Amino acid sequence: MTTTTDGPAVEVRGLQKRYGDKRAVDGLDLRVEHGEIVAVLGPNGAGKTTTVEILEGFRRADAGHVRVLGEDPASAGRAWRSRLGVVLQSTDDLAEATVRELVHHFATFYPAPRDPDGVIDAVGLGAKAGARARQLSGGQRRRLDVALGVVGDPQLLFLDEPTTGFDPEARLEFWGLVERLRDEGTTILLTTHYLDEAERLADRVVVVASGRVVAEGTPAGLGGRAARQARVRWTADGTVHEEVTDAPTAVVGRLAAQLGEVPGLQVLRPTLEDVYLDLIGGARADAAATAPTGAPAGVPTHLLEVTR
Ligand SMILES: Nc1ncnc2c1ncn2[C@@H]1O[C@H](COP(=O)(O)OP(=O)(O)OP(=O)(O)O)[C@@H](O)[C@H]1O
Repeated sequence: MTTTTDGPAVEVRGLQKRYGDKRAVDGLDLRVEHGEIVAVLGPNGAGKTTTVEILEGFRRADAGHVRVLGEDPASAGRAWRSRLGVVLQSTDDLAEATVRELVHHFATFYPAPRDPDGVIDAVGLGAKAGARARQLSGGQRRRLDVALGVVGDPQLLFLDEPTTGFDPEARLEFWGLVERLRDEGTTILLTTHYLDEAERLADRVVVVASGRVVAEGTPAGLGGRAARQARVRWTADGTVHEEVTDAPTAVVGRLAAQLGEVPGLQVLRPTLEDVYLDLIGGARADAAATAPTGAPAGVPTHLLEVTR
């Protein structure tokens, strides 16, 4: 069995995929190091699923260099596949089987699986182990999908919008599970529309629009987020005041010296969502070759509108 760990877990350069006239993926570059969690963000139709399906070996690229765990997914064999975990939403055919039966059955496909009962507990389905798949709620069903994706103890796990349909408590539990997998050395490529999920889990986020990467970085540093100006807001004489500043601590210190306890004090920094929407808006504007918005550099336009 090939167990190449030299080089990155995922290496993609110049990936292209068309559907008829539609360029779904248009020169995409991506690199995921071993042990990282990378979140791929992007609007509907950006090309995320197409890219992930090529990496999983389910779709053929038209052009570009693709290596996943050291091999080309288009020609890699069963040994390679057994090192991947793919969370599919395809247990419909198996709806009559119980959770326990399914997870134990999937474990037999892999050379060195995790303990199936331990996996069932880890995804929070211990109390439902005897239930049939068709009897599970949407969120419980998704946990079962995740259990089936991780029972093979994969080196690289693909999670495509894993917490869609989860209630808030289930999401928190699931995030804990993903963090434990990372701590155990699993490399994870995650696609999500939840920016709080990316912020909590990802070492790096990659923003895709119109089939190519428009930005990447740590959640804290994406799009120059860490360096963007803060807004200090407070209330005085019944009016909300606001100051945009590079040095919010100094502003707060000045206000405290003037006012003592500062009424309604808030220090607002751009959220990951602010930066993301800004990047996506920028990418759309570039694509449409429209005029710039006229916003000051580094300040998301919708934030200006809200706080004006
Ligand atoms: N099998 C297909 N045949 C034709 N066009 C397709 C096919 N699959 C995807 N597309 C098109 O390719 C583009 C990229 O789709 P893709 O599913 O990769 O995007 P996505 O980023 O995963 O979107 P979402 O966030 O909605 O899941 C879209 O315009 C989509 O309509």
